[in-house]
Amino acid sequence: MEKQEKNTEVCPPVDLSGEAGWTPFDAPSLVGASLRFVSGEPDGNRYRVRYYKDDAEQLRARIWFGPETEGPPGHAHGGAMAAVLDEVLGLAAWAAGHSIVVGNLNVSFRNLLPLEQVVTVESEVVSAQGRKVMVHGRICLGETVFAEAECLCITIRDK
Ligand SMILES: CCCCC/C=C\C/C=C\C/C=C\C/C=C\CCCC(=O)SCCNC(=O)CCNC(=O)[C@H](O)C(C)(C)COP(=O)(O)OP(=O)(O)OC[C@H]1O[C@@H](n2cnc3c(N)ncnc32)[C@H](O)[C@@H]1OP(=O)(O)O
Repeated sequence: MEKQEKNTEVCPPVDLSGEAGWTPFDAPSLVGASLRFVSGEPDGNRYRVRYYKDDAEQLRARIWFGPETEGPPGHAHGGAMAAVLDEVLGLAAWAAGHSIVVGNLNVSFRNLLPLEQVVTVESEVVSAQGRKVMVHGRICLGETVFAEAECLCITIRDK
């Protein structure tokens, strides 16, 4: 069998700037530096991400799915999209003041997401009752929705 060459070239810089009315959001200062799976290589070939809050104080992310997130040829792996939704929607709950872990994440994949394209993740904290915080979100570009999710977050008990 022919051996596949691994492409080690680093992709060129991408524009992750936000929209009018968005302000940069410093995720590590809120939750520490542990969010490395999605955010850990800002110049690498996996994901590149930048966080914002919009004018309604909801968390937004601009994210680039690099070649190392590939699933179907030329497109993002579903698990790569789910990981992004796990991180962004969990972080949205933290940003709203809830100390949580994600208990349940329900993802619908709506359209194939082409690699090396900057897309937006929108989030909205829709309810908080007792220990349960529900966050909805989606990965989109304009009118096109690539994936949408409902995320049940559970506040962690004081140790
Ligand atoms: C323990 C680690 C702590 C880590 C956090 C510490 C510090 C964090 C600092 C910074 C955080 C950094 C980043 C945060 C931002 C994003 C993170 C990315 C998101 C993740 O990547 S995070 C990892 C993946 N995540 C897990 O690894 C969770 C594993 N899991 C558990 O840790 C437990 O499973 C837990 C805590 C979820 C519940 O356990 P528990 O014993 O505390 O509570 P209990 O089971 O009683 O549930 C209470 C009520 O929630 C309902 N409920 C629970 N689970 C449900 C489910 N799945 N579906 C429907 N309802 C559910 C029950 O039905 C009950 O409802 P009711 O009260 O009405 O009966």
